[in-house]
Amino acid sequence: MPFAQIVIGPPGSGKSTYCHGCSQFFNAIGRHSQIVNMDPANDRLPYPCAVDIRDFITLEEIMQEQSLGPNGGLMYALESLDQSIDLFILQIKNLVMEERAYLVFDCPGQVELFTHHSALFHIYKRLEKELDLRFCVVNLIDCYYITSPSQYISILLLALRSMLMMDLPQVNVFSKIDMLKSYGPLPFKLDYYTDVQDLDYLLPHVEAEGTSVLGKNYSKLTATISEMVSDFNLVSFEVLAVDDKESMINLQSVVDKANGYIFGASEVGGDTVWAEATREGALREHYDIQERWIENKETYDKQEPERRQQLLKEKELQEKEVNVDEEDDEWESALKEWEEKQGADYVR
Ligand SMILES: Nc1nc2c(ncn2[C@@H]2O[C@H](COP(=O)(O)OP(=O)(O)OP(=O)(O)O)[C@@H](O)[C@H]2O)c(=O)[nH]1
Repeated sequence: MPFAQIVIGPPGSGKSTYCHGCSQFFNAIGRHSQIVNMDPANDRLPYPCAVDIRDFITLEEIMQEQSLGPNGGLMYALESLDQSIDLFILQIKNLVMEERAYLVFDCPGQVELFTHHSALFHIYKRLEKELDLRFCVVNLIDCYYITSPSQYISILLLALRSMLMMDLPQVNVFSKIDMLKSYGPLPFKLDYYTDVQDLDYLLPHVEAEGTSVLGKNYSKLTATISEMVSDFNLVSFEVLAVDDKESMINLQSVVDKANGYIFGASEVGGDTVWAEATREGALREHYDIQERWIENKETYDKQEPERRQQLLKEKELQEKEVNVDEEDDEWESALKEWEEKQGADYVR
């Protein structure tokens, strides 16, 4: 059974960097993966790409032929892919059936594609139906939006809308979390924002922001949106700094649960050790995001390798019961290799 991630998010939220990071990470843990570029405008891919939508259609051509601007051109390009969709699906089929690859789809940043435009949605639904692909949407949002209460509420609405529209398991992620501390103090702990706790506490901060000429009406609108998001009770967030192993491990274990990968795909992906550790819940221990990214960020940044050793020792003790000690060594050396590689490859 094939599995995949669909990586979405506003422009600049870190999608391509994340896809590149995924490819390196999966290599390190022994999972055979391939990346598919779904952005007809993206001609500078930082990762090796197995299937490129630009082989079927490019934004430049469409803009020229149809005299459209970049956004209209992109919508038109994805709609007109219908004509060559069979060939595109065949290429994806080869990856999942012949190569047995785990797929990562890097999508364009235009949010309307995930809130109300149906072109990409139809392509994924077809892949789901014809290839039995199990998807998880990974929705990256720049953590900068946490710093403004009104923008935070807007991105909650955006995340909720894409969850409802895509109709697939979705993991929302605050990306570039390593930058958050540098934006200044927050009125609440980081968990408040990731767990989307009682939004009523945030409303006085929205009023204090006073960014809108709409005044009281704006506050009322924000309060109504907050209430609606809370009523659905669907949105929450993980955090990610793409060159931080712990946050990558944490995120991938959440995604593996969301698309069902951990429930039986390890023999296909070739990463039995990882899947076993995720199933046991061994990888999500000791991860206090407030401490890691705000309170003691510098200490963690400096002492990361030592801390990791300590965590591994603790994990080893816990896992004596499940008897995966030998596999741990294998997993740890693969992670070390990945760590060495990422220093050279990641760009902040
Ligand atoms: N500090 C930090 N920077 C990051 C991280 N992830 C991505 N970036 C930077 O964010 C910028 C945008 O990243 P991209 O991967 O190009 O973002 P994108 O979402 O693919 O952008 P579009 O293709 O324009 O939609 C780049 O300069 C990345 O180096 C991260 O975890 N931490």
